[in-house]
Amino acid sequence: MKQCFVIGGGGHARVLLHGLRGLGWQVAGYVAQEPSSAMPVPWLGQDRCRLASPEGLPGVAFLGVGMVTSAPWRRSLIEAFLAQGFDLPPLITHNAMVHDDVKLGDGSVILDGAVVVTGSRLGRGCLINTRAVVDHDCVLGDNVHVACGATLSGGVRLGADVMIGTGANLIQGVEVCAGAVIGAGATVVGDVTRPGVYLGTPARRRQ
Ligand SMILES: CC(=O)SCCNC(=O)CCNC(=O)[C@H](O)C(C)(C)COP(=O)(O)OP(=O)(O)OC[C@H]1O[C@@H](n2cnc3c(N)ncnc32)[C@H](O)[C@@H]1OP(=O)(O)O
Repeated sequence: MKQCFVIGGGGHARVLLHGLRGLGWQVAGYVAQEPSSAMPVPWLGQDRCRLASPEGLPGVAFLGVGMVTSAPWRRSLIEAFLAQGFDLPPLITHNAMVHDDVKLGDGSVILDGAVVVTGSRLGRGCLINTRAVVDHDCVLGDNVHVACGATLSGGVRLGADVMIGTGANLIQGVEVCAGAVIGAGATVVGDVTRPGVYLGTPARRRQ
């Protein structure tokens, strides 16, 4: 049986456990700052400590750390595990739909009900959450989160560390710069060229 461990011990890590079981992975446990009584698998130690002494960990890890705002630190976490020699394959859960020519970077996760459409390219550590849509020819930098039910129309481009909130919508072809946060329910109808928090319909930068 394929053995792996999960990085992270919060709600997103538990979601990942379901996805991994559905795909036949045996999860040895998780690494996180501290143990969590909600996790049904063993705590294998603190993430940074286990990076320094990785003996006994399976060679394959999945990134189970969520993000609710722009979180560049998450990118360095991925890079640290890769640099230590762990394999962080992308994860597509059983009920997600990803067209076969889509490119996914290490550590990216596509959750149940999400759809990622032909021609799209996602960087490392992207999270396409439950029922989100990334339509054709989108380009996502590293460490982008498209939260539950959000929609990227065709040809959208997102820089690194972008957060797209739950239920937000981006029309075709818009570009969002690195580090921007699009609030839940916002509608983006033009390029976002300055980092910041964007809210409403049409989305405007919060002062
Ligand atoms: C499986 C999962 O759970 S994945 C997680 C998914 N999570 C998300 O999508 C979260 C997205 N985050 C948001 O939308 C957040 O509200 C943010 C980032 C836009 C703003 O967060 P904060 O900076 O903490 O703002 P805060 O909650 O203090 O609100 C400040 C003001 O903005 C308003 N506001 C907050 N979010 C929004 C929004 N999405 N749209 C419109 N107004 C908003 C608040 O009502 C408040 O208004 P007030 O000053 O008139 O009372």
